[in-house]
Amino acid sequence: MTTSTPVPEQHGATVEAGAAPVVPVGVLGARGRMGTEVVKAVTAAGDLELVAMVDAGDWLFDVANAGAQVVVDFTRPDVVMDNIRFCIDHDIHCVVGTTGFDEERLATVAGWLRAKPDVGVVIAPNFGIGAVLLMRFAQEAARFFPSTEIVELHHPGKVDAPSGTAARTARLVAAARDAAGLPPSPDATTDSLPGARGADVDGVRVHAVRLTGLVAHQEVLMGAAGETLTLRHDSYDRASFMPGVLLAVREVRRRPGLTVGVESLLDL
Ligand SMILES: NC(=O)C1=CN([C@@H]2O[C@H](COP(=O)(O)OP(=O)(O)OC[C@H]3O[C@@H](n4cnc5c(N)ncnc54)[C@H](OP(=O)(O)O)[C@@H]3O)[C@@H](O)[C@H]2O)C=CC1
Ligand SMILES: O=C(O)C1=N[C@H](C(=O)O)C[C@H](O)C1
Repeated sequence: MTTSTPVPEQHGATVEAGAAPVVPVGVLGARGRMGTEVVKAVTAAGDLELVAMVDAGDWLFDVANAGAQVVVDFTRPDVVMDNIRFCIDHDIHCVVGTTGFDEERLATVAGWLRAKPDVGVVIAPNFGIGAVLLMRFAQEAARFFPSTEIVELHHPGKVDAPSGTAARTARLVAAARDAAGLPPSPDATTDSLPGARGADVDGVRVHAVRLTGLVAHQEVLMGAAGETLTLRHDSYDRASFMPGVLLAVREVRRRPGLTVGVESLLDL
């Protein structure tokens, strides 16, 4: 039973007696496009407390000194591995939205975690619920269509291409196609300019558009004789990622080891 008597809590916050203690959270990449949004969302959440904001040039030890139990990382593919290593070494759980994770990187993180069996790391290329559902729907549909290609469209400030979401979607679709015994998507191209047919991710073509005015969008195009199926997801605002980020922040301490994607957190 909860009472209305306030009791002192760490980091200056107070909680109602009997209520779960607030979770101290640090944000890496805190001044970036996503970091700014995460700082707002954590600040607004009654069960979380923002204790550290770290950006390029700041001291990473601030998150440990501030007592963060969970760190959220939205930085850059070239620095994220060092950040995760630091957090695991300091027994801090991690929620990672930064892209650039292939199987080799994921295996490296899993290896670090073996030495810290109580620490949890969630790495998700996309925290948007609609984007996660699109990936699942594409996986389900893939076996019915001889052809699949992916188009991802983003704001021009994005440094990586193709997007982490598109790369993961392509890998999932490719695995579903393989499992169904489908041959490669038909393609007679013998003469093309470099890049015209997009990147090849496990045999699935992925095309990247960078356009002022866009935020984050993806289309999965599937074709069979006489019909096509187009699955499309649009993030018009970075607020769309916040329910997934907050869910992962709340869940990560209960999920030791490496969790890839938020599907399992959503019971998908
Ligand atoms: N999983 C998901 O749902 C989503 C993932 N993303 C991914 O998140 C990442 C960040 O995206 P976005 O916010 O748009 O990028 P931004 O460039 O806007 O933000 C990244 C921030 O991290 C800072 N930074 C660089 N190095 C460090 C470091 N060592 N420690 C702490 N901060 C550092 C950058 O500083 P500086 O600019 O000075 O380098 C910048 O302020 C990308 O990989 C993107 O693809 C984006 C949206 C959703
Ligand atoms: O950089 C972005 O903006 C985004 N990055 C992620 C990705 O690369 O998949 C997620 C989303 O597409 C927005």
